[in-house]
Amino acid sequence: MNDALKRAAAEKALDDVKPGMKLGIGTGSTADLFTKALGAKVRGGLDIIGVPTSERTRALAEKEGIRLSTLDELGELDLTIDGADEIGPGLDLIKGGGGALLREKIVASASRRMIVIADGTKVVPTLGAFPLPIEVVAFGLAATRAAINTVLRACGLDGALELRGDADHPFVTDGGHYILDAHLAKIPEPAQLAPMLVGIPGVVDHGLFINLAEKAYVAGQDGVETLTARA
Ligand SMILES: O=C[C@H](O)[C@H](O)[C@H](O)COP(=O)(O)O
Repeated sequence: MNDALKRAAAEKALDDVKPGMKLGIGTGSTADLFTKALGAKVRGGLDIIGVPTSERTRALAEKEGIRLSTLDELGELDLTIDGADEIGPGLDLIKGGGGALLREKIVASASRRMIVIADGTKVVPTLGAFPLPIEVVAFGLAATRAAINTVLRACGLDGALELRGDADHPFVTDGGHYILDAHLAKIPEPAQLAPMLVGIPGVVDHGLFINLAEKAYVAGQDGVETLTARA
């Protein structure tokens, strides 16, 4: 539906990719368009080395002929380019709609810079209309769910915690975990909630990306706008 806009944002981000870079490559439909555009550049002679944020992105990048490595081999990356489910004030993000939030956050955190690519529908005044993905270990799921509900209430939040997939066949992440999608409607203080969630035994990570993105390329009908974290 928004493919032309997603593509415009993805292609704009190519300007930030310089020869020799160690590059984190995101996951999702927008990141896929970036990966394909990057593949064309690589086949044209651009020399970069990438770290994929999911097995899905790994498969696509390999197909595109992009040279890949791992964080363990490369250490700090120069730049990560990734999509988002919501972009809020200060470029706080919700990510993980495709289930890749854990590797995405590890890769973005290990990068000097993160740039988000998105169409304009992703920009929101307050995060939370998109259900917040919370990655949890399978063991003790009921106890973890109860502890998450306690934290949500302590933050003045409420809403259903829905196991992604179904009870018989839950969605399983690349790390072998489950995802609980928290339907909160609004998260007015994401920086307050984020550390409380990761403090819960059984929670592996969550889709709130706080203070990670440096800028966002957001495509609308009038072109691609650049948002910065301090705007
Ligand atoms: O787990 C998936 C990622 O966080 C994606 O970057 C996010 O869901 C945005 O995906 P899309 O570009 O398909 O909207």
